[in-house]
Amino acid sequence: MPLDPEFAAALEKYQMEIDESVAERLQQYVQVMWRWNEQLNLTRHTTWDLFVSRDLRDCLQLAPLIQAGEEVLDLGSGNGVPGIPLAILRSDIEVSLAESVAKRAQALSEIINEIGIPVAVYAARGEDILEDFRFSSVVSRAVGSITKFCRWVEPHWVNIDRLLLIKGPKWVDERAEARHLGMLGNLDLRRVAAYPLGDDADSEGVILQIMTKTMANR
Ligand SMILES: C[S@@+](CC[C@H](N)C(=O)[O-])C[C@H]1O[C@@H](n2cnc3c(N)ncnc32)[C@H](O)[C@@H]1O
Repeated sequence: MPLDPEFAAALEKYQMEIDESVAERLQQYVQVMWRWNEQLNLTRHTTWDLFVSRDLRDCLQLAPLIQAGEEVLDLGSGNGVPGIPLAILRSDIEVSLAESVAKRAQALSEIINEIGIPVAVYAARGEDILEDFRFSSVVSRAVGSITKFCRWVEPHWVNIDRLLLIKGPKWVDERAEARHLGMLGNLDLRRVAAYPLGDDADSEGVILQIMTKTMANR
């Protein structure tokens, strides 16, 4: 399927070079997801410009941080970001999605079936899944504060190597709150990516890596 000219123009505008076959798969995901968005509230990013400058940009920053063979859980997947684009960009990793709202989880399963990628969907709260399954990386965007994630994950560090959280500029306040509440005492938090968001040169996106100090010192 040829690329929608608006998608191609947005990729060029934001200087993202992506293999044609990967771009076609991404386009298919977005088109199917936008169709579901008419019934369910999945995303407000309903133009190619917004998809590329916000969603795809985050996923392209996240993708190189994952190592080949990793088992990754996208916690609070909603519309599928970052999990689905990540699975499309990186066929050498295993991606699962956790979504607690049943209708959204069902839509995610249908989207995945339609585009034909091997991604598992759990219609459940991510922190509950971590009781029974192991993932090397838990990735997430726009689901909860650093404090919330630390609380969710605290009983399950044995089942996760690290969290990779995609955050906007408020991450500094969130880190201060988590520190104030003593949530980061045994944890190592690092900013592993920083990049401009959208057209606004002053607005920065970041990816935070959080792991236990024991794991960080290995
Ligand atoms: C604001 S949306 C973000 C969706 C997507 N990650 C993004 O960045 O566009 C948050 C989603 O996380 C889901 N959610 C919230 N807490 C969750 C949890 N503990 N486990 C699984 N899903 C959760 C919500 O139902 C919602 O669909």
